[in-house]
Amino acid sequence: MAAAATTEENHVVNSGSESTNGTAPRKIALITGITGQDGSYLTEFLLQKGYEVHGLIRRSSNFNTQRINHIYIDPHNHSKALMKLHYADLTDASSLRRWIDEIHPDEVYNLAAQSHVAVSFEIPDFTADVVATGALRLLEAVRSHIATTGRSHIKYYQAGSSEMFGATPPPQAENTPFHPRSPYAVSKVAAHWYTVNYREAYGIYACNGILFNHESPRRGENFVTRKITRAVGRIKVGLQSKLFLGNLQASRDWGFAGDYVEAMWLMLQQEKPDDYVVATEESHSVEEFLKVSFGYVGLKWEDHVVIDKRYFRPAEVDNLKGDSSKARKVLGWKPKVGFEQLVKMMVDEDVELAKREKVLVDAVENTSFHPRSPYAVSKVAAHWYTVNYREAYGIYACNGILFNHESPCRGENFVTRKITRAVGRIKVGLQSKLFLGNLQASRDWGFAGDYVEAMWLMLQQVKPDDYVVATEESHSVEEFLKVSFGYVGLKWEDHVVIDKRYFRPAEVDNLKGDSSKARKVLGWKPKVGFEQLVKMMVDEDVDLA
Ligand SMILES: Nc1nc2c(ncn2[C@@H]2O[C@H](COP(=O)(O)OP(=O)(O)O[C@H]3O[C@H](CO)[C@@H](O)[C@H](O)[C@@H]3O)[C@@H](O)[C@H]2O)c(=O)[nH]1
Repeated sequence: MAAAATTEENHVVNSGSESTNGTAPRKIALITGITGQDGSYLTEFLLQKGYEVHGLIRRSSNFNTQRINHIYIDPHNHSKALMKLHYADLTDASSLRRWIDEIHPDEVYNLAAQSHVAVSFEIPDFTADVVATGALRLLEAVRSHIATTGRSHIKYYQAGSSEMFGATPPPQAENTPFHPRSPYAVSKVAAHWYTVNYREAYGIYACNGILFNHESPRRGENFVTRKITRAVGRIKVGLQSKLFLGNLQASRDWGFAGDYVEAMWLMLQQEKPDDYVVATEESHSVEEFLKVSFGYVGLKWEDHVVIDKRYFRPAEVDNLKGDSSKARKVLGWKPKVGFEQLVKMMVDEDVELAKREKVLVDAVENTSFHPRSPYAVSKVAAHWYTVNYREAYGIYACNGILFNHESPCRGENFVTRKITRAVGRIKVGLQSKLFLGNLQASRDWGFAGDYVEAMWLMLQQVKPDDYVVATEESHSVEEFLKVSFGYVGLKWEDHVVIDKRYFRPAEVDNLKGDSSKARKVLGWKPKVGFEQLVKMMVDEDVDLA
């Protein structure tokens, strides 16, 4: 697997334009939104053209560099690492100015956005701050950089959107009036005019690319095309049966994102800055997309699609179809991938992805049982009764295969609580010895409070199923002793006495769950880690003691 792209210790080399062959200096591009679909294709495109590419990325608690991990090379490898990442944010003007001053880009591509139209109705202020004011902040950073350095050759690309045309009927060209229909689209109109204004007011080389919808296998999964092709793949391999969608009559001019990034670059290679519509000039409804994608793998979309009002928008854009004759004429650009080819490319990738998911799910489900106590044998029986009633009577019945889950409410004769109760009592002088059995047994210990959420989630799914719930970490009883005694400044070896009575006739040596199915399907994950759990229990038991 590719190493996760990171900006740690990623110091920018500002001499920048070192040439490859000692002749032309390397051009430097700066991209906001580099981790998105367009950012990843544009980076590949520019690297191929010999650019050094700098990307601004947002700090996020989740990894957000999946689309560019395959291009990432450790910055310590100076000659090969031509893509560099830096933390910044369109809502933080100082970070934008700082990186422009440090990187000295020749071209700046503003692709970052809160780009989901429906979501913009739910977070309108944030959308305006990032999409509209964010573009203004970046333009202002470019303007003041030029004013202080005199680097007036710097070029700026603004990612505009066909959503700006909104309610205006097709075909839509550069001179078609805007009638935006969402906070997202209104913000894009503002960004468009800021760009024109900075071009006219300060003579900055600034272009608006008015791109119609552009899709790919890298499209986010909550945009309608990818939502559909992901579902087609999962339905095909039996991982899903229903797909919930909103308005199927909306029509869009859908092209391939890989084609569209070339148009962005071409705009910045012209003599004069200008604005361009980029589109395939064909429009298809969501229903047509469904027909082609389901039909391609031999399925009927009508058997799977359920209309859900939640996905309808407060104000819809009914029909978008671009007139890109100016881009075709002036830039010499045209799309290479047609509608059917695009749909098939996305379905092919998503069927493969679903097959890989299936292997994972099967591996988890197929771990065979080998119970080692009457209790465990009885649990196996209960498991199969549940499966049997589900299969025989169609009852919505689920098995939660929960790994050990502990808390301050745990019974005092389970090993974790037995230990933390003893730690508390030893600490305050009420006890001196703790008698235990096998210290080498390892368990996957989570927090019970987290696990009950998984139980509930299982019953909220479309179909009943069985799920492993686990932290995916295993620790021995001895490790539990170390952490719990150590936490209050005690040495466990001074207190623990091994007592043969606590050994079991047949031991389960090691349990460590693979809960990837629950994480993927239920969206569940544990919140409390091992050390945090131990400390929580010890804290309570010291107080109790
Ligand atoms: N997302 C989504 N859309 C649905 C669904 N069901 C129907 N649709 C309809 O499918 C159409 C396309 O929706 P999206 O794929 O979310 O894209 P978009 O709203 O057209 O916006 C995209 O294209 C713009 C360019 O015109 C971009 O500017 C924007 O950022 C985004 O990429 C809309 O009319 C929407 O109502 C659904 O379940 N989810």
